[in-house]
Parts: sequence; C-alpha cells; structure tokens
Amino acid sequence: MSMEKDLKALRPLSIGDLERITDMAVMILDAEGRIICYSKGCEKIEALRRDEVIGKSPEELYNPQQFPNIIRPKRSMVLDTLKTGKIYQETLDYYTTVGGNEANILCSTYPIYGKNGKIDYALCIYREVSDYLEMIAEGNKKQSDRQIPSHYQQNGTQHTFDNVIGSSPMLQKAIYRGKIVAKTDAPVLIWGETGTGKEVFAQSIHNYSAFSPYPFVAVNCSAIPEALLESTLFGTCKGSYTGAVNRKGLFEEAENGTLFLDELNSMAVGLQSKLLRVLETGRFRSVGGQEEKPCKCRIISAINEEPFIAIENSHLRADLYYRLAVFSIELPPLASRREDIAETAEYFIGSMAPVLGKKVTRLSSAVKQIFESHSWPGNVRELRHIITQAIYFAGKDEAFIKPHHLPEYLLRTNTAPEAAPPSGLPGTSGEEGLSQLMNAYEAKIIQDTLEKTGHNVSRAAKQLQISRTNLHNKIKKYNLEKAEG
Ligand SMILES: Nc1ncnc2c1ncn2[C@@H]1O[C@H](COP(=O)(O)OP(=O)(O)OP(=O)(O)O)[C@@H](O)[C@H]1O
Repeated sequence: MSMEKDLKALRPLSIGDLERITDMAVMILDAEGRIICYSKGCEKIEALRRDEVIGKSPEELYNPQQFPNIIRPKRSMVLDTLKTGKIYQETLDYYTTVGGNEANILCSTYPIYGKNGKIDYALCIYREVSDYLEMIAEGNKKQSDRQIPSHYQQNGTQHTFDNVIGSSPMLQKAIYRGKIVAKTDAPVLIWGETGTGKEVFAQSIHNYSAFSPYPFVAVNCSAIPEALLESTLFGTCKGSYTGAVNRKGLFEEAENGTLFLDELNSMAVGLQSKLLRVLETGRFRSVGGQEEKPCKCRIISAINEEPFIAIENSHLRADLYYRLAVFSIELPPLASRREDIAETAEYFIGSMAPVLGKKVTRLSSAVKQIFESHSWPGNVRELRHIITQAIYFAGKDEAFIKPHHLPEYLLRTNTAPEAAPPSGLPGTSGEEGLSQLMNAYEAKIIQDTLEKTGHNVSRAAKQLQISRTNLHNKIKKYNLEKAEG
C-alpha cells in the first residue's frame, strides 16, 4: 500500500485526541470564537476545568467586570487570529489566569481555513515557560554581574536596572521581563502613563544588552515637528531640497546600538507606515536619497496609552504595533504599587540630599500618609520633583521630610493628621482658603514652639530654623506677642 493509502486508512484525529495532550496547551475556537477544544495542558496552566470553559469565548472568561484585579493577557491573540488570520509565533505573554495561576506562556496561533476561504477555526498552542525564563534571568544576572558596563554613560545613558527602584511584584515582573528581552535583538514596546519610567527602562534594557557598547539614541516623536521628523530619523541627502546637506539620521547615529522612539503614538500615521517599511525590509532611505541603507540598530519604542486603545484611537497603526511589540512591557502607575512609594522617595532623598548639603534621610510618618492618599498623576517623575523641592525646604540638620516641606497642592488634596490645619485654630471656621489656613497653621506651629521653649525666642527661632528677626515679625503678624512673654 502507498503511504497515501496508509494515511487514508487511519481514522481522523478527534478533538478528544488533542484534549488528552498534557504537556502542551492546545485550544481551538470555532468561527464564533467559542472554545471547542481545551487540552489537559490548558487546564494545568489556567487552573480551570474543561467543563468550565467549553462553549465560552476567551473574552467572556477574562471578563474585566468579573475579574477586575487580574493581569490580563494581551488582547487575546487567538481571537485576533480568528478575526484577521494573523499568525502569532512563539509570542511571549504574561497574565494571571482566572483560575488564579500566574502564567508566562509562549504562544502560537494559526487560522484554519474552510473550503470557502473563510476562517472556520483558530488554533492556539502554548506552553508554560516560567522555569525556562527563570533560568535565562539567572544566567543573565551572572553575566551582568561579571561585566559591569564601564562604557555606560558614554553611550548616552544614565540608567541601569540597578537604579530602577521598587520591590512591588508588578515592578519586579517588569524588570524581570526587561532583563529577558534585553538578551534578544527583537524590538520592544514599553507602555505606561507619563513618568512611569519608560525611558529609564529603555536605557536599562540597552545597558543590559549586547548593544550596550554602542550608542543609545532617544527621540521624542511628539517634540519634533512632523515635517522634520522624517529627515531627523532617516537623514537627508544633498540636493533633496534647497539647502539640504548630507546629514546622518538617528537610525545611523544609533548604529549597532538602540534607537528609542519615545511617544511613538504622537508620530504622524503616514510616517508610521514608513517606519513599518523599515522594520519589514530592514532597510531605509535618507530623504532625497536613492540608495537604501541597512538598519543596524535595535528599536525600543514607548507609548503612553494602552496599545489597543492607541490603535482604536488611530494613534498607532495596528501593523506597526505587531512589528514593534515582539516584546511588550507594561509599566504600572505609581498609585497601583503604593508599597514602592516610600522606598523610591527615600532612594531619591539618599541620592540628592548629600549633594544639596542636607542631612535629611527619611520621610516622616505624616508625609508617608500624605503620599499614601495621593493619586500620583505624574507618577515617579512627580515624586522625584516633590522630593527635590522638599529637600530644598528641609532645614540643614533635619532628619525627616515633613509635611510643611511639601508643595501646597499636596497638602490641599491629601491631608494627613499632622499636615491638616489643626482644628480649633483662632480664626478658622472651615470656610477659609488655602493661604488663610496655611497662615493659621504657621501661627499654630509658632505658638506651639514658643510654648515648648518656654517662650524663648532665640531657641524657638533655632528650632524653627528661621532667624530671630523673622520670628519676631511672624509673632507680630499673628498677634502672638503675649506668648512672647
Ligand atoms: N522605577 C524607578 N526608579 C527610579 N527612578 C525612576 C523610576 N521610574 C521613573 N524614575 C524617574 O522618574 C522620572 C521619569 O522617568 P522617565 O522619563 O523614564 O518616564 P517616562 O515614562 O519615560 O515619562 P514620559 O511619559 O514623560 O516620557 C525620571 O527622573 C526617572 O529617573
């Protein structure tokens, strides 16, 4: 019998056969997006039973209303395959499963076409790779411990993973992923709100990678006028327009290194298509140039909105996203990792106070409480600015950052017990504006200090770290003369 006949004699494979596979997750969706095959391997990874998922769609399973706190997979790759026919190959993803497992998976998806050319099914095959990633990370750590890059800073960077601060699991996960992707030469997309550390991460990835001896070149796509961005990226050729000279673009400046495209979602969509072409062909052409040049740098890009929202809002081309986000790293907002706030603040104090000649090292507990209730719209950048300002306001010998060292807007919106204007102050009724309250607060502090020092103006002035004359003026201003004794 011929081989073909042999094969015909076999019974067709059934879904049951696939579902018995244990060391690989095999999932199939029908044309409606419902799960019709869910192997033992899926059950193991997701901690869900087959009968809990059959007939449901992945979107239904990961319903945000029902499971608000889980880290979601990137928008379901398999659903995307079903809708668009796009094939994902060995794509890394991290998420918390509805069943409560933490999953690092390597996933491939394929469309299965019917006779009419339409997609009848989408096949998704994935496996757990946490142990494997752990191993790589360990290996990477040993390697990076050996070679502290002395060239960093000369390559245009200031940051390595060593100064990415925060022990929260969310940030540690991002660092962990960053270290793994650093060892590849694939494009990386970092996304997170403003000030969450996207550039810090991009530089850290560069310094942890084989590209680190070469330049790290950053460009903020929103800061350069659209008309100039193309020539900035790709360079110009003499004669391409009046006055044009031969000038290298950033793709060439970053040769063998990393090109960091910050705020990519602000780049004009037309230019995004040109960038896509470069990524697809690995070649680019200077403005006005004839010959194509090879693109020899790794691209890290950053956006400040959720990728699929950026795509929906037409801020980011979907095809460019898939090219750029071979690996994507999400940076959590500071408010969602509150356990990192004090640690990061004290790290900034430790690095800045000695330079500014101050002895301050810690946050007072009232300041911690204020920080705890603040919403941190500017994320770590905002924290850094607040700490810089507070160090300036702290007295030379003070050990703690206190509420009165903080900017007024923080006190206004987040009142901790020590920071709140003390109740029962003369002249306060709860109706006052900020400056009246601040005056009342200042008066109360002065009065308390005078009482504590037995109304000794010199000692009180010393304690408040203001001059005697200044204190006398304030005593007068707040009508505290009686207290002067
Ligand atoms: N995890 C961190 N540890 C220490 N410093 C950090 C961390 N994250 C951010 N920073 C600091 O916060 C500031 C802002 O970081 P960065 O510029 O990387 O943010 P970004 O997300 O790129 O902001 P933007 O969206 O405005 O471009 C920098 O001063 C940086 O040093």
